[in-house]
Amino acid sequence: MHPLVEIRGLTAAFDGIPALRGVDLAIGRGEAVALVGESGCGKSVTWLAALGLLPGKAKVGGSVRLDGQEILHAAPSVLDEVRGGRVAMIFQDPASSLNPVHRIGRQITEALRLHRGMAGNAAREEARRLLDRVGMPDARRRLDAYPHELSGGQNQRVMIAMALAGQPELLVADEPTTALDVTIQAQILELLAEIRRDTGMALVLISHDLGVVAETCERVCVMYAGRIVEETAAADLFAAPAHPYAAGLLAALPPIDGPRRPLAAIPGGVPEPWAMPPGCPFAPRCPRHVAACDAAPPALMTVAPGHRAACIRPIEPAHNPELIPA
Ligand SMILES: Nc1ncnc2c1ncn2[C@@H]1O[C@H](COP(=O)(O)OP(=O)(O)OP(=O)(O)O)[C@@H](O)[C@H]1O
Repeated sequence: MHPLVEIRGLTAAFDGIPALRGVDLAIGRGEAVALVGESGCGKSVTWLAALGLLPGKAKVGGSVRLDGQEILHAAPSVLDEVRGGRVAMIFQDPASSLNPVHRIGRQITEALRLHRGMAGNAAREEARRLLDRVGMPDARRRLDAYPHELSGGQNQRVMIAMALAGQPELLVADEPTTALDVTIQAQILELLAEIRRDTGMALVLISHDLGVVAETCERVCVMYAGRIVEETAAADLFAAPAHPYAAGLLAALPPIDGPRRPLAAIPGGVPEPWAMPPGCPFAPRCPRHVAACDAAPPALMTVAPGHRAACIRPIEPAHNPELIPA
């Protein structure tokens, strides 16, 4: 059986400068997968490219299959059915995705008309049900509110309700909680997890924050400089990261309990897309760097069952202090 979404060799370039350099990623039905990495590594562009949402100047290549059907560069009629329908996307700043001059109810009923052919009272009743579903207090009255009359967290709930209007098989949530304060963040993540359990939809959570990911996702894909560099079960990544970049991201997390210690940061920054080193793009920052790392960019290789890393010197579990028995 096909995975729900299968992305292969996805590339994207802006004015000849590559932003994605061959992304391979598969999402199973009902699966929750996190896409993590520092700012600018290509997390958002991966999904914008996959769904044909990049501006015309972007040059996109590779393959994106939805349930076995190629959708990259598909006809507009096919993409219209996919976007907001089978695959929905929500973004960091709901205020910029909602139309400020239309009432919330109208925006949700419009999504219902487009994707489910609903109209009139049936659409309005379904919009109310969806607002209820996303935990909007006093949903019926809120149908008549404008986005500026709601809080950031409430607007994000509206965005989720609009995404659910198309009964998506996959929801891509791009930093959905970054603009929200911590308690609201936790509520929105719990809501996404709950909806996923109820509907069986798959979830891709794009985040630069590994802490956010741990609770919500089963599998994690770590991106660096336009490629996936590590892919494994979330629990495995936290217990035994194989790629030195993933290990660095984890070391930069503040401890959950115990005394605060200075954050271990990864020295340097992501290489500029026009100045990529010839070998591994992480080599200039890598504590495990050897001369062979500069030869060619490493491919994703299996380091343990279900665990892949693009590194010629992956960290072995035995070298991971967390796994050494006391
Ligand atoms: N419309 C665009 N025109 C030119 N370059 C772009 C455009 N959109 C994205 N890029 C470039 O593509 C690269 C990847 O950007 P992307 O937004 O996917 O990063 P990200 O990992 O999602 O980071 P962030 O967390 O900051 O959103 C960056 O170098 C960015 O500058």
